[in-house]
Amino acid sequence: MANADAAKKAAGIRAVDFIENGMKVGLGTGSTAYWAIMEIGNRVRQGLQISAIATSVQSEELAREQQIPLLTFTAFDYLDIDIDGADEVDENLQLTKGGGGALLREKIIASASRKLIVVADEHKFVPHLGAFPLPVEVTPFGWEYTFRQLTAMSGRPKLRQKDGKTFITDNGNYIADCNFGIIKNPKSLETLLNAIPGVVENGLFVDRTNILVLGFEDGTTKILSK
Ligand SMILES: O=C[C@H](O)[C@H](O)[C@H](O)COP(=O)(O)O
Repeated sequence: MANADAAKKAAGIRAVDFIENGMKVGLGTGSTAYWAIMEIGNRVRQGLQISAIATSVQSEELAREQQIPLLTFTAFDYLDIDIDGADEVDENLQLTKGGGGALLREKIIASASRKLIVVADEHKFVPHLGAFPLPVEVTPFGWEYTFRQLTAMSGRPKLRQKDGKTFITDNGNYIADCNFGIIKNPKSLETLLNAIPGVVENGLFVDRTNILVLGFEDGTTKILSK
């Protein structure tokens, strides 16, 4: 296993220790959240009783394979805990997410959760957000106009492509990968972006993280909390 994978695996597995019997759990998306879902599956098969909702079609399929009981939004008012990855985490535990395009469902589920546990390898921990392009989910209708608004904000948007085609999110939208340089005020940028009519959501997760589980390449973990 590559060292970065060992760090992701360590973080994902460690985060599952925060889950207690009877909890309603949000399942994140990506290669770090993958390990948390696999570990939840192990513990469910050993008798842990939880129910869960996934932040992407991919994670939902994995949860089904792992025999994790799944919830729908009609079945709960809130979740106890959400375990999800991040593309960047700063010292105030503010996040950039959406490298895999799952940011909208991830933000809905983070917002529905009493506690957000972020799992990340050590390389994601940065002094300032902004080196990783900020994903912004936009409607296909009028996307060219929306991109002009993002350009006017100095966001230098690029339409995300995958396998030679425009990338489509689980919600049928496009992703603008933006470059705002160093993001000095994530809270204000998050609000300004969501005020553009064609923007559905953006990948800044501000003041949402309760606990960060950082994984290191030697397989150890460190817990940071707010
Ligand atoms: O859209 C994807 C999510 O926000 C992921 O949680 C994020 O990109 C981190 O993914 P990974 O753990 O694979 O680096």
